Amino acid sequence: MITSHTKEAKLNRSFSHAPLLTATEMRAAEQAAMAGGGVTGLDLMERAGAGVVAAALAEWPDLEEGAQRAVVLCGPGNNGGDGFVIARLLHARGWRVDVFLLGDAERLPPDARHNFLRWQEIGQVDPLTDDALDRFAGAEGVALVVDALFGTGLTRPFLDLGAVRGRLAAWQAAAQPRIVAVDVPSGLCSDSGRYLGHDDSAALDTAIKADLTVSFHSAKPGHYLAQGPEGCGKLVVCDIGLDRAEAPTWLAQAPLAGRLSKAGPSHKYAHGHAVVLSGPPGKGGAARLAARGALRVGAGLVTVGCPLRAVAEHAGRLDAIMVHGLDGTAGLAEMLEDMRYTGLCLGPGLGLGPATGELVRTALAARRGTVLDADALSRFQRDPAVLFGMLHEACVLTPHMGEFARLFPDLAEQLRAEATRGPAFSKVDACRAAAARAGCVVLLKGRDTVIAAPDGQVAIHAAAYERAAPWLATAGAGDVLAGMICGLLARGVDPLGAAVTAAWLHVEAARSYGPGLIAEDLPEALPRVFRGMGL
Ligand SMILES: NC(=O)C1=CN([C@@H]2O[C@H](COP(=O)(O)OP(=O)(O)OC[C@H]3O[C@@H](n4cnc5c(N)ncnc54)[C@H](OP(=O)(O)O)[C@@H]3O)[C@@H](O)[C@H]2O)[C@@H](O)CC1
Ligand SMILES: [K+]
Repeated sequence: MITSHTKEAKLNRSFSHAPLLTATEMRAAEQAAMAGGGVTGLDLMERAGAGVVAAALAEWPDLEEGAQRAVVLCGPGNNGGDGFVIARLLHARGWRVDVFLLGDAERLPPDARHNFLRWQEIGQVDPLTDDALDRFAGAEGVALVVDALFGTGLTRPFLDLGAVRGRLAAWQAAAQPRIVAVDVPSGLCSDSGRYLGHDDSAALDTAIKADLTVSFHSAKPGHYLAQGPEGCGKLVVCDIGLDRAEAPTWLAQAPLAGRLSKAGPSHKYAHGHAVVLSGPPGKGGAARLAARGALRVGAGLVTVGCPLRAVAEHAGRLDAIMVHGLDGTAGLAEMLEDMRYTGLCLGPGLGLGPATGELVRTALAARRGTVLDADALSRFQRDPAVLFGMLHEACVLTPHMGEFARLFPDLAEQLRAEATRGPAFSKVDACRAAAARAGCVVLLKGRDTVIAAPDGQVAIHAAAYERAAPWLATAGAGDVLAGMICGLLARGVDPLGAAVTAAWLHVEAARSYGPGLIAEDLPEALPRVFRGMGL
């Protein structure tokens, strides 16, 4: 676990962020608090239960009106313990509450057992069987179902509970009670956002999906990765009084405005000079998109470097962006002798031929901040070790999942394999291992973009919940992202900071533009995003 003050300070300079705790880290935070003597497990469970009730009532104010009816499904661990607290607190508000237990009450862990016994002083607990669920699946007037079956302790698929899932799904469709999940929707692995025992693509058809998920202390990676956001519905994190914990995995949030400001020296060279390499004539659109991204993100100057025969095409399409005809790799090497070129971007539309490999080699030898994307990655599919041998710490790789699989086939295979045990192998695990192997920052694109540095720091940047940006799934959007990272590198931002900041701005630009967005619009939406940040 990274706890070094220096590392946190470095992150703090780049962007705001919130730690995301794995199940193991969450348990450690709880143990540390209890060992400190200031709090007991029962205190934490009580706060957790109260937090769920408060969040549900805040989300659905109509639940405050009159006596309501709830069904609470409790599991065999402390997630179930939270469920017994919730049942008691709802009962205290005058609700009618039916409680079901999956598993053996004698084997509940101590705090959960304590709350089970307290509930038994109030009402009965029925075993969670198919019959019991059938009795409720069509029941009138159930306003709220509390899913407290499994939380961070999910170790294996609960296939025997297919019946629960099926009935909840039917229930959701028919009677439409609100479903609030305690910590995570049961079956979802809180480290990976994957439903254990399911094919990832079909999991959401059969899984427990919540309308609201209430987690404790800090969000978990699984709330943002893979199926997490769809499974959770909406996410609320409630404070249960634990100290802020350090963690190597973070949720990327808004970049610090000061970081992007152009206040200070007004000379254009003070903000760096980005170079985007382009492929042959007719294939230059991707490079132009990247170049526009680099310019709008604030690089002082941007040049498209292209084969001599592509100069006319680019010159006809570009104004503020310069065009530099290159005579092969020798031309690039010569150009890069000028140290005023501070950031490079290779890949978009570059082509998969041998020339691309040579351009990458030459660019990396110049040791500038360098983004490698698209063809610059795929070109090394046959022997990724050749690429890894040339990379340096100022590089950022920006693969989508397909390109990632070409460079890191073993990691992609692990991610593709069905998740059968919790905690499951996650996109964070895969990206962290890839960054360590490559020796540079790796940004693995997706709705759940994961950005890993070789020292183990990982930022998740999720276009989910209130930051969903479905219009971003459009041709060329990735080229603009690569260009934006390049522009920030050119401006002197560190590779991790550049990747995280660009990922955030990219989604924000898409959100600010909205429906109908195409890749060309992304750079043009940046000024509005910057104004919104107070720049
Ligand atoms: N940490 C904190 O600070 C706080 C934690 N809090 C709450 O505690 C929750 C974590 O509790 P937890 O560790 O007891 O785990 P939980 O998810 O209840 O399940 C474990 C049980 O399920 C079993 N089991 C697993 N998979 C199974 C399967 N497929 N099918 C059947 N059984 C299966 C597993 O069995 P085992 O693997 O041991 O054989 C074990 O018996 C957390 O999510 C939060 O809600 C709050 O109170 C606030 C403070
Ligand atoms: K749960």
